[in-house]
Amino acid sequence: MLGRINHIAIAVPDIGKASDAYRDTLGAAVSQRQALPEHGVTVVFVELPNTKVELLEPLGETSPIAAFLAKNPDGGMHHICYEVDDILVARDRLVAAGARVLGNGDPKIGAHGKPVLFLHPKDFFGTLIELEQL
Ligand SMILES: CC[C@H](C(=O)O)C(=O)SCCNC(=O)CCNC(=O)[C@H](O)C(C)(C)COP(=O)(O)OP(=O)(O)OC[C@H]1O[C@@H](n2cnc3c(N)ncnc32)[C@H](O)[C@@H]1OP(=O)(O)O
Ligand SMILES: [Co+2]
Repeated sequence: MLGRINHIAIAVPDIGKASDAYRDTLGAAVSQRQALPEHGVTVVFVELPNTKVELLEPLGETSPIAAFLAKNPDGGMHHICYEVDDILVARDRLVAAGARVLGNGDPKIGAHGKPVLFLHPKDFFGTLIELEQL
């Protein structure tokens, strides 16, 4: 079911500083920031030869990453995103296996304009998993 790793996400308190560090200190190609109010985050993508790093900063009062950053004020690894061929088939298979799909269970459109879902971190060894349809 799982395809490539589409991205590894890092929650950061200051996306400008994090972008500068990846571009200037680490010498990576860094995208412009993208506000995603429907997801409560501002994102930047670090383009790598084999995957991407997604830098996330809270956006708005109800950001889903606010509590994570309160616990990890310097930032931290937030989620891993795997690609799937068919997100609804993946969802139904996961729900049948007892996994919790976050939200109302329906995919939302993510930063790449593709349907995405999130799986509860407690069901996968303390790791928040995002699935993105190819
Ligand atoms: C889709 C746009 C973009 C893209 O790639 O296209 C993005 O990726 S947007 C990313 C931001 N959006 C989300 O993360 C949506 C899914 N996340 C959530 O719904 C919440 O973050 C949730 C429910 C995973 C956690 O919310 P919150 O921290 O407010 O709830 P709790 O404090 O009750 O946490 C429950 C429990 O889980 C632990 N936790 C929380 N976040 C993480 C994490 N990222 N990785 C691992 N564990 C996490 C938290 O510590 C609690 O554990 P406990 O032992 O009970 O304290
Ligand atoms: Co993501």
